[in-house]
Amino acid sequence: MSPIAVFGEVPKRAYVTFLAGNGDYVRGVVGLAKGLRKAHSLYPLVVAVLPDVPVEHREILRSQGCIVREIEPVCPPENQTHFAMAYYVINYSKLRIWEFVEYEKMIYLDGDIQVYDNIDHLFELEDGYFYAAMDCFCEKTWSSSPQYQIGYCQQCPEKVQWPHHELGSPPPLYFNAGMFVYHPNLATYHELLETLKVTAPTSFAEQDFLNMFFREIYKPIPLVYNLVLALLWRHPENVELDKVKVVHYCAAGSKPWRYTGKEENMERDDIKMLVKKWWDVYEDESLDYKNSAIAGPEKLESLISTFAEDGGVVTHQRSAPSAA
Ligand SMILES: O=c1ccn([C@@H]2O[C@H](COP(=O)(O)OP(=O)(O)O)[C@@H](O)[C@H]2O)c(=O)[nH]1
Ligand SMILES: OC[C@H]1O[C@H](O[C@@H]2[C@@H](O)[C@H](O)[C@@H](O)[C@H](O)[C@@H]2O)[C@H](O)[C@@H](O)[C@H]1O
Repeated sequence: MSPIAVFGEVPKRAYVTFLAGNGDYVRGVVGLAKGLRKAHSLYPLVVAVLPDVPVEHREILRSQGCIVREIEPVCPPENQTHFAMAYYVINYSKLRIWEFVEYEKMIYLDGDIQVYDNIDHLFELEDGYFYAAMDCFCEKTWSSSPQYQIGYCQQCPEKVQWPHHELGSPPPLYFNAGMFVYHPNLATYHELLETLKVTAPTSFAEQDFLNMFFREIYKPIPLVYNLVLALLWRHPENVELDKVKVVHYCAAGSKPWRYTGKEENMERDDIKMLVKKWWDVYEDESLDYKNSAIAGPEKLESLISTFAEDGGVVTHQRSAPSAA
C-alpha cells in the first residue's frame, strides 16, 4: 500500500543519476530528463555532479527541470585502482547518492539509460530491499572472469552448468548497477565508505562492490526495467523488446549521442531502432521543461557544443541511423 494512503503524507521520492566530466554525457542526462517527462513520471530527477561538471552543463540540466547536487569524488583504496578497469574507477563516486537522505526512496539510473514507459510503480516495491536487474557475463568485458572463461551466464544457467566440483558454489545473482531502487540512509552511507576503505577494487569497480555489499538484500527485478543491450544478441530468448520499459545503452558503440554504427553489433536493426528512439526523445522540443530560458535543441546544442569546443572536447552531431 502506498505510504500516502497510510500516513497521509507525501513520501519524498526521486530519480537520481550521476554525471562526471565536461564531455558529452550531459546529452545522456538531458535525454533521460526528457524521457522521464515523456513517461509522465511524478518524481523529479536529481543529478549528482562531480566538481568537474562545468557550470554551463549544470545550467542546461537545471533548464530541463533537473535538481543538480554537487558531490565529492569517492576514490577506492590508495594505489589499488589498477585492479579496476580504469574507465570504471570514476563510478565509485556513485556511492555519494546514499547521502541524499532528504529522499525516503530513490531510483538510480545511469546517464546512458532511457526510460520509455512509466516506472513510478517501482517506488511501491516492499521497503528494505535493493532491487536491480541481472547483468550478463557474456561480453568481452567479462573475459577475465571464471564465468566468461567457462561460458557460464546467470541469464541461461541451464546452458553451461556451473562446475561445483572444480569451482565450488556458483556466484550469487549479480546485478547491473546502471539502475537500482534503494533507500538513501546515512548509516548505510558511512558503512559503504568505511567498507570501501578495506575492499580492494575489482574489474567492475563500484558495481562489484555494490553487489558484495547488498548481496543479502538484493532482489532481482525483470530485465524490462534495465535492458543491458548485449542481451539482444547474447540472450534473445530472454528479451521481448516491445515490453521493455528501460533501455541501457551500455554496449560498446551504443551511446546514441556518439553512435556511428561501426562497432560490433551496432549495425543491427534493433540497435538502429533503439538509437533512433533515443534521438526522437532528445530532439522533441515539446518535452523541454516549460518556461525554460535555455531549452530548445538549438540553444541546448549551441551551449553544449560552444563549451565543448572551448574545452577542447569533441562534440558529435546526430548521426542517428535511418529508421530501422
Ligand atoms: O565520463 C563519464 C563516464 C561515466 N559517467 C556516468 O557514469 C555512468 C556509468 O558509466 P558508463 O555509462 O560509461 O558505464 P556503462 O553502463 O556504459 O558500462 C554513466 O552512465 C554516467 O551517468 C559520466 O557522467 N561521465
Ligand atoms: O563501473 C562498472 C560499470 O558496470 C556496468 O557496466 C558494465 C556491465 O553492464 C557489463 O555487464 C557490461 O559488459 C559492460 O559493457 C558495462 O560497461 C554498469 O552498467 C555501469 O553503470 C558501471 O556500474
